Amino acid sequence: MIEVLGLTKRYGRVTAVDDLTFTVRPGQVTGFLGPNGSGKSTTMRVLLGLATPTGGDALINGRDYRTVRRPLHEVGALLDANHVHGGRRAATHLACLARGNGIGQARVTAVLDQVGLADVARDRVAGFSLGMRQRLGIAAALLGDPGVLVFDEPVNGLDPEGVRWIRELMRSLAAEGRTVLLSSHLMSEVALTADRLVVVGRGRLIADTTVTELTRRGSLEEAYLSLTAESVAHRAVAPAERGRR
Ligand SMILES: Nc1ncnc2c1ncn2[C@@H]1O[C@H](COP(=O)(O)OP(=O)(O)OP(=O)(O)O)[C@@H](O)[C@H]1O
Repeated sequence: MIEVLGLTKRYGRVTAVDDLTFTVRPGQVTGFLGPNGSGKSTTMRVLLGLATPTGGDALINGRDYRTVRRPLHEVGALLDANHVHGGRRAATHLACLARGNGIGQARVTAVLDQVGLADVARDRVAGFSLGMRQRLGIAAALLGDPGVLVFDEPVNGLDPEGVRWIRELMRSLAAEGRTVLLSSHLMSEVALTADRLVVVGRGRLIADTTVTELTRRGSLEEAYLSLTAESVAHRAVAPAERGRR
């Protein structure tokens, strides 16, 4: 379970997250939605101990990440697929992570198989496409067989087969009773993948609901756009409007 409790994070004068509270429960995929700059990545970074909160808490199974004894066994995360050093081979990258966390080589082989990278396990990451890097990041997240999974834009760069694979993976991880938090801007994909939705705007909670509830009257995209209309920080001028200027 993930609990975000009155979380605030400021960077100088910018309030990235503003007194945010929500819970992500096991057995479901929870979509984490919001316009660019609304504080999703910051919330995930605090949750994973990569940023210190200004106020409030972000807890994994009731604990602050920094006090979790075996982090990879508690929570797996994909935040930035380009984070891996390009000179590393995929298998070596995972083997290093595994060794540091008391995980055996058999598990490295298993997750490489699971994400479809077994054939390129000995290749250097520098030659990987974005989609392959996403798969490698997901393999790293799964390495410790954690009960909580956090994915920031996991379908970025994936081809249609990869997008479907991610969708089925998320659904199966939730069906196994895991807690899955998934941020994405692809509403059609979220509608197919998530059960619940947490929507934020300008660092604040806008909605904490189910996909079924939000799509009662139309598409998720329509519902989302109307919910977040006031929270969009960077809006382009529409072509018709531009002509009138
Ligand atoms: N390290 C940082 N230093 C200063 N400001 C930051 C930092 N990280 C995030 N911010 C600011 O905090 C706000 C929230 O950013 P964040 O990346 O969390 O949003 P997001 O919802 O993940 O956006 P996106 O959908 O574009 O990824 C933005 O105004 C951003 O510029």
